[in-house]
Amino acid sequence: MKLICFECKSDYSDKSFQYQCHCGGLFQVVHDFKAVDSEKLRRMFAERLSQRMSMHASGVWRYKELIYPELPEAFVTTKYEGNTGLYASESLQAYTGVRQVWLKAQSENPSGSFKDNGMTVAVSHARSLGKQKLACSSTGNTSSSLAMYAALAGCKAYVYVPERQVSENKIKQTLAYGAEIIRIAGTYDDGIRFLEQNYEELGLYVCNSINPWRIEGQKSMIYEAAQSLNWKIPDWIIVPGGALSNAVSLGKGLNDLYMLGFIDHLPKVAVVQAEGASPFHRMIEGNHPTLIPELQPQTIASAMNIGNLPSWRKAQAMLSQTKGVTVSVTDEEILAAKQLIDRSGIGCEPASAATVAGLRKLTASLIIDPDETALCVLTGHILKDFASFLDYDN
Ligand SMILES: Cc1ncc(COP(=O)(O)O)c(C=O)c1O
Ligand SMILES: N[C@@H](CCOP(=O)(O)O)C(=O)O
Repeated sequence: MKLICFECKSDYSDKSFQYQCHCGGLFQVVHDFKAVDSEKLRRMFAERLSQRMSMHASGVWRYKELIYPELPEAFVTTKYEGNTGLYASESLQAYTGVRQVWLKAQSENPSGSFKDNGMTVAVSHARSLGKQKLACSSTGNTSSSLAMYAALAGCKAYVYVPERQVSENKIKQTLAYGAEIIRIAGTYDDGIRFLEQNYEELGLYVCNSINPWRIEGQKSMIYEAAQSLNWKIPDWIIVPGGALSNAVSLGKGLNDLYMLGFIDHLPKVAVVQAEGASPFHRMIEGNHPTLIPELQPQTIASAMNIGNLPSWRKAQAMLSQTKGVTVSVTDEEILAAKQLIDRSGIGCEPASAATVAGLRKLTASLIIDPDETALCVLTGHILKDFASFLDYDN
């Protein structure tokens, strides 16, 4: 296992842990799967499904051999995260227009969002380095997840949260777990820049998705979904696009499954952004060579109020590898999809509903064929963000 710069490929495995290479690139964990016996792993992963209250009962640590094989078990900080539901829904099938649609409810994680899959690994890594002060910039879900795992690990969490345009439910949840909250006048993007520049001086271990261990944990989402479907992968996987950790970790997980022979082809990926916060979609659609940050991101899906996405290069590489696409949806389209997801009994927060809205739009424009199958990732719990409730039709 190595830690390599995604841009210039410099090897940082033997250096002290940091977030950016001298060239400005982010890091990536690179595994050597040559010696891995895929058949043996497949059997082991199936056996672990019946375990209870052991580390391997976690939907992340069940796959430890593919995520962080070298980590001594004593450092693992787990709340048996993952193990989230995969639902087929007839009403959403009709709404999105594809032959079959599954919803992967990452909202069922212990802190109520997909972040837990990555945070359990980042916090376990931090403990292995003896770090006590853990930090993040957040619109509320990363902070809730970090605060929960930091409390479990006996560490202190420091979270930088925008003063405006965040769900106060998430901030209260973060506070309740005992984190220290620093409200900032800017956005998530300002918080990330601050941490990038000051983490060393402040002695902070940063748990945002610029941390490659977050990505290693989050890739387990697609391992778990593929295992539930007996390793038959749908034609399309649809993820929301904010800071792009879903997109990047999905690409990495798919690549692992393909290289190990667990799946026989790579599915196509669609990244859905909210129209008011869609710099990545605009870059891909306009064929621009670099990301032009959105200085004032604005969407009712407050979790995606992000304009300067640190991981855009990794996400761009994932899209070309999977022959994927991007799309943007309006707040109205997000809310219409959310109402249907909620009324189907599954439920989610607005940012998650962007996936279903995006799938509907891509099917209507025939980019996705009605005869294809799709899996939409629902990222956050229905109780996380009430911004949209009052607008429901009856
Ligand atoms: C509930 C929810 N959905 C979607 C997103 C966007 O996902 P990503 O940042 O991985 O692109 C976020 C924030 O990151 C979120 O909290
Ligand atoms: N919606 C996110 C934004 C943070 O993204 P991250 O991938 O850097 O953790 C949040 O919940 O804060």
